Amino acid sequence: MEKNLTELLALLSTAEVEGDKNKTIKVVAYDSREVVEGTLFICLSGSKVDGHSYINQAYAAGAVAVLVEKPVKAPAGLTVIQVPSTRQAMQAVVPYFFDYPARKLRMIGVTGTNGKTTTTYLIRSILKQAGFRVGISGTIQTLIEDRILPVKNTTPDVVELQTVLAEMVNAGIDYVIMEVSSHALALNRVAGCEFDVGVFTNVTRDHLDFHLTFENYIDAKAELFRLLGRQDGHKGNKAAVINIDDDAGSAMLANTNCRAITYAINQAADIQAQSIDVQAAGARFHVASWLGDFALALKITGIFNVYNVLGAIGAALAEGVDIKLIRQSLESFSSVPGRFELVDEGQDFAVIVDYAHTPDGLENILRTARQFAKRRIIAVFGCGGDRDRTKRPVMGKIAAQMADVIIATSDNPRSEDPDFILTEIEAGIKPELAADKKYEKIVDRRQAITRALTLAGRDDIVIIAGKGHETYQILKDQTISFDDRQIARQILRGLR
Ligand SMILES: CC(=O)N[C@H]1[C@@H](OP(=O)(O)OP(=O)(O)OC[C@H]2O[C@@H](n3ccc(=O)[nH]c3=O)[C@H](O)[C@@H]2O)O[C@H](CO)[C@@H](O)[C@@H]1O[C@H](C)C(=O)N[C@@H](C)C(=O)N[C@H](CCC(=O)O)C(=O)O
Ligand SMILES: Nc1ncnc2c1ncn2[C@@H]1O[C@H](COP(=O)(O)OP(=O)(O)OP(=O)(O)O)[C@@H](O)[C@H]1O
Ligand SMILES: N[C@H](CCC[C@H](N)C(=O)O)C(=O)O
Ligand SMILES: [Mg+2]
Repeated sequence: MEKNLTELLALLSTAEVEGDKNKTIKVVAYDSREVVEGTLFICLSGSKVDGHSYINQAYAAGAVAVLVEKPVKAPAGLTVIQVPSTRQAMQAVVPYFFDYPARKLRMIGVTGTNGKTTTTYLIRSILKQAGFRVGISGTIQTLIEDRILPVKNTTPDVVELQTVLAEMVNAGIDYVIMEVSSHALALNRVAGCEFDVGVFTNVTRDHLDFHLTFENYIDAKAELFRLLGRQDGHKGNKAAVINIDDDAGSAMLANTNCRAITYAINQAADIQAQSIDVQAAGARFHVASWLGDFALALKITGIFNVYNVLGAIGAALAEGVDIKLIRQSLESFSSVPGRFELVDEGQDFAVIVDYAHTPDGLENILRTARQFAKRRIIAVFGCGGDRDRTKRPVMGKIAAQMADVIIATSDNPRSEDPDFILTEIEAGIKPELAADKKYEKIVDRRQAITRALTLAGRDDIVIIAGKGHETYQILKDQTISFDDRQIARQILRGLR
């Protein structure tokens, strides 16, 4: 992929340029560490550091032009392009640089506080069953069919995202199913994505450190539906698939001006689940849709997964997939890594690793476990550092109300003091703790898991929440290898 700088400048009507405009741009990058010969280096005024202070490094590494949003001193020979907002300019330039890959793909975006990853994997399995070549972009990894690429964020920023979409086009992918986080919508990392289908799962408390108010958070999610309704003239047949049981569903509908497909359990909708029976081995229910009714016997469980399945059905029906294929694929779908993942070493109690890291996620997982718990529920969980602090006592309270033994521990403390995070969680636990319940605070996550598995007896359920598929623990000065599933397995073997 190569472009002449003059082509890129034609997209930036307000740019002031100093230096040679006739240059070949081979790469675009906003991180000086990724600059190579022929790069257009984009300076973002970040929340931690200022990209403008890396111009000399970028030049030394081979940058030929630099996009800035304030006056800078640049080495002679470097073309300097000043615009009012580099983030906005990047959103115009980068999709063009990659020849608008999203226009050659069907793009399905899934947004919501919880259920995005699960819903994207469900949709993938249906579209694969229907014979399509499918890519995924999301929290766990990027998938180009079965090829795995690592990811940093749930939704990558414009450069990584357009790079990956261009690769998807090269690989002959038909559908890209993308998790679209609220951060990505607020920062418009999804510029150039030109979604065909948007799915809304739910909104509950999270990320208030970034969005500041719950209203802003909801409005960030609604941006997916505003984007969907924008007539870009490149594609047709757009649809918004919306969970109307969620209070914010109406805000998503109000921002939708393409075809809307609603789904629900508690009320009539275009797709509704009825007669739900939740068992440990899976949920069974009846689906009523405008295209016909059918029964489903899933291998995944919990009411929350019934919602995820309804969202996936909505996206598949919007794309014209046959109901028979939808049924076949959903009934054989067994799991998503780190979501309600069972760790079985032949012990006489259940061990479940789950990615619940929000109050709603934790409540759902504990409620689901309670539906088939024969004895106690032992919950091990924590809250991330450098993330929304307001959820800490709320999650503490939920654990104290819904589990029998609560072990609070670290979950990616990042730059914060892990003990302080636990104190904030504890503030929610203590007032709710009934006399017959046990609570312990163990900073070291391995020790916390060991304690939980040692305490567990026949027919108990141990839930290790918050990290799911993650294979690391982010500490103040280092990131260490850490996989809840592997560690639980090791400890269980040791206990035998
Ligand atoms: C708050 C937030 O979203 N921050 C994102 C933002 O970082 P930032 O603006 O703070 O950037 P910065 O670190 O100050 O750096 C500024 C600029 O200097 C550049 N730089 C920096 C160092 C250097 O040596 N050279 C250099 O050029 C950086 O590349 C950047 O362009 O832009 C970066 C590049 O795109 C992102 O990696 C970063 O995500 C950080 C890592 C993050 O933790 N984000 C989380 C909160 C997030 O986005 N989460 C959502 C939601 C998850 C969910 O679903 O629950 C997600 O989509 O993952
Ligand atoms: N529809 C849902 N409603 C509420 N909770 C859910 C739902 N689906 C899953 N969960 C819970 O939330 C956890 C995370 O699920 P999932 O990874 O699918 O969500 P996500 O939206 O992708 O999360 P993230 O924002 O971290 O990317 C699960 O492990 C489960 O405990
Ligand atoms: N995508 C979410 C994941 C949180 C997972 C939890 N393990 C944590 O690190 O807080 C975030 O970045 O806020
Ligand atoms: Mg996710």
